Amino acid sequence: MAKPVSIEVWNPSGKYRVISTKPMPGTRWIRLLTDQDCRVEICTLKNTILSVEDILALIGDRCDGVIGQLTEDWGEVLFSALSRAGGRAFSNMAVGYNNVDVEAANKYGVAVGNTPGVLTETTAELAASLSLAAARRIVEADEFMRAGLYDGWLPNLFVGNLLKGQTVGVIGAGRIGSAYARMMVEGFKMNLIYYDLYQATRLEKFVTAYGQFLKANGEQPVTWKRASSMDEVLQEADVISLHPILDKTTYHLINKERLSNMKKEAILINCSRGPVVDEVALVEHLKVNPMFRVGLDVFEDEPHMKPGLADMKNAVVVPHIASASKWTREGMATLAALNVLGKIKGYPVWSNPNNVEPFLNENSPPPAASPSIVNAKAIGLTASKL
Ligand SMILES: NC(=O)C1=CN([C@@H]2O[C@H](COP(=O)(O)OP(=O)(O)OC[C@H]3O[C@@H](n4cnc5c(N)ncnc54)[C@H](O)[C@@H]3O)[C@@H](O)[C@H]2O)C=CC1
Ligand SMILES: O=C(O)C(=O)CO
Repeated sequence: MAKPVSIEVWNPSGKYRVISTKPMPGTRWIRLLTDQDCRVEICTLKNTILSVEDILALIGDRCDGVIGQLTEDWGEVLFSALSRAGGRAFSNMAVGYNNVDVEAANKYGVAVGNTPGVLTETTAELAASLSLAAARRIVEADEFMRAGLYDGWLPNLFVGNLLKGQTVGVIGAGRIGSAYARMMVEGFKMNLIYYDLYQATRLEKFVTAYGQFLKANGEQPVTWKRASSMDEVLQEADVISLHPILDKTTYHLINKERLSNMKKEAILINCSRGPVVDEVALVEHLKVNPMFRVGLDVFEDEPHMKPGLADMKNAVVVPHIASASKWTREGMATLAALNVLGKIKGYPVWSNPNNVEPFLNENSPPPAASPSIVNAKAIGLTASKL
């Protein structure tokens, strides 16, 4: 078993042993735990992705709770080890929890926390940034400048796509998808088409009201449409952004056939999870359709890219940084710590995980509740009455 070589300890005499598998931004999350009698151990191993063996060694013989990362494989082995060590609390420092086997956690009565809400706008802003970068060929143009190739303005230099009046397509109009849609509709006066299993009523109302505002001011109103199939979105939209969760229903949602249904000059953005897109098919599509552009924050085999992707000029690629604003990352750490603390202290679960603001206010103590536990019902946790 690999031995963790490097641990930072806070409040060594604390009663509850809480492990964070990575250093996380800010110090509030540490303070919130140590103030409540937790001994906090932060793994400072240099390897970016911890193996199951690394984490087993961290858990050891006694552990009350773990804050983990989306890069880790939280399944039967780790949950049984945590349970043997007396722990019943785990939280991902992420909203997505496709790296967690929730059934296995249920089996051992371990609560699984996640961090919704605090990263909605930050992630949507990165999706909007990638949309613009792809539409206006910003990365290609930047490389051109740095290479000293610019020798004067030309009518045909780096001509891209105008967004105004075009159609933005959103697949998965939940928290992040809806925030992105609003940015693109309001910011660039794009029309919206979306596909989700559920109706996005608030989003529809927003676009309707904004359309009325534009009309009243003598401008072309924006419109919205809820598509009855994903293919309708792919065929009609000029910019398509993917925001569903990753599960069996969304694995390779975008494949060779679906790519071929999209417009030849469309832009595809993925800030959800890599396996939502068949990346091999995407590379082939980019090769034969030079006007098709893509903006990717996530990859099928992270941290690797499929062969050929790095050579594609029509791809903008960034290393899974969509939630990487200081406020959001500190907030994610706080929510993850409070999920673990809440379970350890026997607090109820916050009744509305979409409203996590009360936990993020630095000037007042957080509510005595776990902000978001995804398997609360399955393991019989009660909901907060607050
Ligand atoms: N790149 C990054 O750094 C980040 C990525 N994410 C990813 O974004 C995902 C979404 O996050 P939220 O918006 O907060 O979650 P959410 O639960 O509010 O939204 C997900 C939406 O996807 C829809 N959906 C589920 N299955 C679908 C299907 N088969 N077809 C169409 N729609 C489907 C759901 O109905 C829901 O409206 C996370 O699960 C995570 O994987 C989240 C934050 C940052
Ligand atoms: O929260 C998530 O799901 C991420 O991907 C990282 O912010």
